[in-house]
Amino acid sequence: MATTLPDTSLSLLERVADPGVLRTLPADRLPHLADEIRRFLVAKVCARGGHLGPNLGMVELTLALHRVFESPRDALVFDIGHQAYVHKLLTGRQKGFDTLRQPGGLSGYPSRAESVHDLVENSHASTALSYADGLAEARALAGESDRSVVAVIGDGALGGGMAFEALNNLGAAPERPVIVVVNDNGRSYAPTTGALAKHLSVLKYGGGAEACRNVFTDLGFTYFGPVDGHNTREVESVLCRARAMKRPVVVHVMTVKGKGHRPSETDPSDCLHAVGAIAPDTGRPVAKASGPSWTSEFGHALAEAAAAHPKVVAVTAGMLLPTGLGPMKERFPERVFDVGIAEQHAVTSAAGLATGGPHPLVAIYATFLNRAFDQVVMDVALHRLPVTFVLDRAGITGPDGPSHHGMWDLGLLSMVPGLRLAAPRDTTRLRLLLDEAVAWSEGPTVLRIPKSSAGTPIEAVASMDGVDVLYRGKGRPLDVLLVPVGPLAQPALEAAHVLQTEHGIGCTVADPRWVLPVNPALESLAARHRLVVSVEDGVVTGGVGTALAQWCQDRGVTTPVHALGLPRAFLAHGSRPELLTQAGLDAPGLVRAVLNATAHRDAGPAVPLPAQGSAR
Ligand SMILES: Cc1ncc(C[n+]2csc(CCOP(=O)(O)OP(=O)(O)O)c2C)c(N)n1
Ligand SMILES: CC(=O)[C@@H](O)[C@H](O)COP(=O)(O)O
Ligand SMILES: [Mg+2]
Repeated sequence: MATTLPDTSLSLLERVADPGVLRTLPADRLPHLADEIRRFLVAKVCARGGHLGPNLGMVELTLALHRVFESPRDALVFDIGHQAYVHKLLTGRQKGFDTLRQPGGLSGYPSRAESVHDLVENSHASTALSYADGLAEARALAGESDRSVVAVIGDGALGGGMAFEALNNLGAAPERPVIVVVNDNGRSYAPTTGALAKHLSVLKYGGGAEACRNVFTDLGFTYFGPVDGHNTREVESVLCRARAMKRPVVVHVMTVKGKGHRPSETDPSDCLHAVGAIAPDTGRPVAKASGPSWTSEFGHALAEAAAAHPKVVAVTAGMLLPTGLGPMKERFPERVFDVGIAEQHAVTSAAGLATGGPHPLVAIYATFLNRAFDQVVMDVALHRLPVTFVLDRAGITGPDGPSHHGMWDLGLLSMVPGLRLAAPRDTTRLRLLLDEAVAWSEGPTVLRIPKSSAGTPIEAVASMDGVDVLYRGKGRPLDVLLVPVGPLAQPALEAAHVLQTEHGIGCTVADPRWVLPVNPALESLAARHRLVVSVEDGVVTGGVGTALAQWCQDRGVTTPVHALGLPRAFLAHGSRPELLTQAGLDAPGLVRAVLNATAHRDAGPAVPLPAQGSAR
């Protein structure tokens, strides 16, 4: 490992090729290095997108971490990991930084495949302290307690339940010298909320442990703080003291989200937390959006639904604006509850709300509902409570990679008794289904929407008991029944057209809208076709297609069901369209799948569909 500064023709940052070199840098060069890193981050992230605000706040803190601790011998665990860009720059990934979050490029989060310095790839919040506790236990068992374990967690993530569970264990183990660095910038997306945020603020302004109650010392930690997180030497000195304690320590570091970049520092909604390509001087998006997003369409629809249904209230887990609750918050502020990054609490408090009379709507990213699955099953569904979940970012999301794709909800929720799940194919159906969901009082309902622009309405040509027939092939219309879930209706229609015109295969495209449990009307439709092909933007294992196959099998419908969806795999980051294409879920992929499935099948005589009903 290099330990001296190489070629002076390079910039200082380029010369800091690895943490060993950084540790030899004279302290008086650190401000210059920090400045170079900030300029590098602004240039690169503004050009291609990423987490700008969080990483600008982490520059000096990360420099200090890598100067005091010797990664990878010492462990640095970043919570969520969206704030680990500086860590990446200091561990040999400056050259590849232009590929950040690009297909085949650097991940936007730590990645074990990229570096021995990276430990936690999961971007779900509040896990770092638990990882650290386990790692410290492993070090103790190996007789290596002299190898430091450091968890870096934001003040937002610190409010998550797992973090408290870990604090409870870490504080009770004086022999396990875990160092918890709280990066307190006063924000999650929005300013942090709740009693913990208030307590951190008292510690921040109340003069540290000496002057007031301190939850960390009460739990058994040594507390150092508040520390100026933009003074590398001060942070270094405190981290050295923390390491020397050889016991559980909390280091409370004060930083500014977006530090050094005025558009980030002053952005009212989220300090340019996560951006696409933006103009560096204004922070405004470079490209014009291709149309309203599903999220914004949902937000407006919800405000209207809330006006029509006074019992409707909304719950968010620290992501009010990203889940589209802005319009409802504006119109009905007293009916919107933000519980912080606490999905399990969000779901069960919604169960409490429903028990007390309101109809709660929990707005949450599909991937983050994983964390509250037990709460959905046991606190909501077991009691048949009328809670509506709107899962944003359902299906492939794209640049945030494997722990952000919302690909598990269909498989998980297909098992929940009494739960009904709808997937709107367009915003017209979104409004209709949202109204149906908030009017349903017999148990939980779920709507799932993707991370994409909302597209144009797709009208039905017929309707049968809640199933919208979107396309009826000519000639032999009963070869294939295509059952797309939600917005995949569009590629399904394109595929049906190609199959008809280029291959003479007649397809019916049917959208059940409520996709779980299986709509019984699909049974008679399936019986009238030679093959059923379901298409879902979710893991195919246990999803809608397998539920439909099971339904047909249980009722003696012998039409084979070919379920298309995402593989039971962790999918790398990329662009949503590209990843859907790779999964074969675009029109050409569907055509190929149908041709392969029908290649050996005898296409017998067609049986006419029942007379057309009214389209919705
Ligand atoms: C379980 C979970 N819920 C929500 C999110 C979305 N999310 C990503 S970063 C973030 C804010 C984190 O705030 P903080 O921990 O204070 O870090 P900062 O961005 O301020 O550095 C949220 C809510 C997540 N990653 N994981
Ligand atoms: C790290 C994290 O969980 C979020 O910041 C996420 O990157 C945001 O995703 P969207 O851009 O889809 O809102
Ligand atoms: Mg924060």
